[in-house]
Amino acid sequence: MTSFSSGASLDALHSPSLDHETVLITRGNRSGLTISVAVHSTRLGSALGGARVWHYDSWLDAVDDSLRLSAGMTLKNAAAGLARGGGKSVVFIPNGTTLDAERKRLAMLDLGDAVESLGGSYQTAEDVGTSAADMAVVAERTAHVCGLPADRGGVGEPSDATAQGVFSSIVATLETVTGSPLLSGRRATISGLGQVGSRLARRLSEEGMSLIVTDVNPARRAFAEEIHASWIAPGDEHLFETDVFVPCGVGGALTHDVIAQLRCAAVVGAANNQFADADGAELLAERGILWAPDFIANAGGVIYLDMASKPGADRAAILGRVDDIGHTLKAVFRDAAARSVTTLAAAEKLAIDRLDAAQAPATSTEAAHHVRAARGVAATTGQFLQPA
Ligand SMILES: NC(=O)c1ccc[n+]([C@@H]2O[C@H](COP(=O)([O-])OP(=O)(O)OC[C@H]3O[C@@H](n4cnc5c(N)ncnc54)[C@H](O)[C@@H]3O)[C@@H](O)[C@H]2O)c1
Repeated sequence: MTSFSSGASLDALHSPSLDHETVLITRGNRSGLTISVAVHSTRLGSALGGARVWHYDSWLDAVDDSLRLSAGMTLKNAAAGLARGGGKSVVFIPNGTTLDAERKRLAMLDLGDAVESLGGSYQTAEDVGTSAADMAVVAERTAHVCGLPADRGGVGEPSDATAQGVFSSIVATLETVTGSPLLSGRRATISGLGQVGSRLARRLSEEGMSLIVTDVNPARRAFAEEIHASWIAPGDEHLFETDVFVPCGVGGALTHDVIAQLRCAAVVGAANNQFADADGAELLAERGILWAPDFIANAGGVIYLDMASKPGADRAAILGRVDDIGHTLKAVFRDAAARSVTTLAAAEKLAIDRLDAAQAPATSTEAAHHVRAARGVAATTGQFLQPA
């Protein structure tokens, strides 16, 4: 087991940042898989962020992903007003390797040990490639996990809340662009029909939007037909004229080429780390396309996990807080316009101001540098969270 703390040289690991508080890289002794648990910041509280099980070319890419994603969680949790720091864990599956159910279970036990070894500075949950059932396995080894199934006394998966927050973001963004919050008759293109994308697609369809959808998994075509959306093969979805482009797959979808070719008024999606390059936000702004910062728009899930895990959680209050994401976004859009900066810069400022307001050794300038440097770039049914 190898542990790196802030100040250790991560350059050798091709890290985008030296500013994480703790990075634990371990090879699980049951699964044999490399696991990276990155705690970017606990300035606002214990770190909260999901566990990703994903394929990469090398374990270094998986570590890089954990570093970027955990820094994004610092921004997300701060901007959402949560007393939570940023962390993330990634289980590396070598490309070409298939993880069967037994090895997945062993990997989750290994993850539980890794999380437990951090002594509560980081709490894990679901992310891409993991489910509430997986979190129940993690819970066999650590108490620092949330999002367990309801029949295990947990609060369940956060995707409903994430979809609800992205929906609220789409309404707020289109209202900013068009002056009207009405979705009926408008068009959306959704890339990625997984946990979040499918819930969102159903809801947008029910609201009368005309949808183009795609997924690298061809089996999702049946779902597209079920909600009367137009299915296209993945790869060219950004070439279609639409009101809002909605990335809901993995990160890095917004490459230079994609941004240059987009034919939409706005981009609002669930995917984390949507830009493939550091200048993505500037390029979108230059094209006059309004971008809803990912870590604001997709915060519904973490808001749900944080609030629902507390004793006496009030579902109506959680729902209200998730819906508030739309108001937060509008404030970000106003600030960006007033200061002639990108929406990314405005959203980062919102988060960094909250980090600065917390007791911390770092100065404002240092905090801004840490978060920006670490953020780097990438890599059911239609009813969402309902009041009881
Ligand atoms: N689940 C949550 O509550 C939550 C919260 C915050 C952020 N997010 C982010 O939202 C995104 C989606 O999360 P999810 O939980 O729905 O994941 P998921 O794994 O359930 O779904 C992702 C879907 O995207 C598809 N996909 C992957 N690459 C694609 C590509 N290049 N083009 C088209 N489709 C592609 C996959 O086949 C899958 O169907 C992820 O980036 C995740 O980090 C999710």
